Amino acid sequence: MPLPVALSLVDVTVRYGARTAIERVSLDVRRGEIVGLLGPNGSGKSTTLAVAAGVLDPVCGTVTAEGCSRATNPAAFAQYIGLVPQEPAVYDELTAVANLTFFGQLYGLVGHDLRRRVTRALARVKLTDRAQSRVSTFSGGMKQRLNLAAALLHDPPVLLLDEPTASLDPASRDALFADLTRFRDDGHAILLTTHHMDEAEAGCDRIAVLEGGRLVANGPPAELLHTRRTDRAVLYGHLRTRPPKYLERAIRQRLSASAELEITGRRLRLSANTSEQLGETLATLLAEGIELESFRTPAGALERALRSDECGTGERA
Ligand SMILES: Nc1ncnc2c1ncn2[C@@H]1O[C@H](COP(=O)(O)OP(=O)(O)OP(=O)(O)O)[C@@H](O)[C@H]1O
Repeated sequence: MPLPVALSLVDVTVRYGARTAIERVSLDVRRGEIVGLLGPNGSGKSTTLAVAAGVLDPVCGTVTAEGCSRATNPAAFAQYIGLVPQEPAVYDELTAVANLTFFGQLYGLVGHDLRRRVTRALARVKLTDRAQSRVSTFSGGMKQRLNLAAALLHDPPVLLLDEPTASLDPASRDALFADLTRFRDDGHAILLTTHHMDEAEAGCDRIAVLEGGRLVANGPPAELLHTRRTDRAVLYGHLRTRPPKYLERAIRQRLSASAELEITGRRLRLSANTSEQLGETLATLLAEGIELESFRTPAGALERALRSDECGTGERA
């Protein structure tokens, strides 16, 4: 029997002024489930996460957590949600314990209860032995895990993570997914955004795909594989430094129509219709001075299946 729905978005539309960022998005996340929200730059992933977290108000539609409406009872709703922002919000000059104590106080926790929760949250992300270390001595992966611990302090059933792997190396990414899998098995409902289909295919129970602010697919990876087929050439890279926005825009303008470039933090995803076009696209990037620390081509079948020019015309959510 499926576990209960912990987070529910029904017909949610969000606008920034005149611009519609997401339109009539409906999405449930159950306890014991990791859902990956995928889509190209600007498709509405962060907006969906922000409205699910109660950080943004929808112009229409409803958002509920554990049956509690964000619109009618925002304080109770907030108790059910743990949000992990993309950039670690932790303070370098403080120890891990001091950081979590600070965030716990912001949630209104005090005394013995606060100390107990801090200890438990550190244990849950496997940072107990670094409790008294300054965060400035932590790796990127450890900072991300501490960020996660901060979101777990009030023990929310729903965890929302915005591009949690954007700045992580492969080993830290695997460690993070191992943490998330344990939390899922403990009964949390997890919604995360990612650009990386092979990561979603390996680590998520269900994948929801956004395009142009609309949900165009929603299902288990194997099911999406069945309904969507394509053979685009794809490459993932790790950038030495993130290029400035103006350079990113200039490069996009120089790419061929079939090529897609997505940059999140220091991670890059390139795709094109053929491997020759992918090679040309990569050459354009390198000629513009973009430096890659490493790159790889994904083995994931879902990557090939989902990235179709007809994406959005297959089975709808
Ligand atoms: N503060 C804002 N003001 C105006 N428009 C915005 C704002 N934030 C986002 N948008 C627009 O809303 C749309 C969805 O943006 P959003 O950041 O949710 O997409 P995304 O899929 O998370 O993109 P990325 O992968 O680049 O982070 C885009 O067209 C974006 O330009």
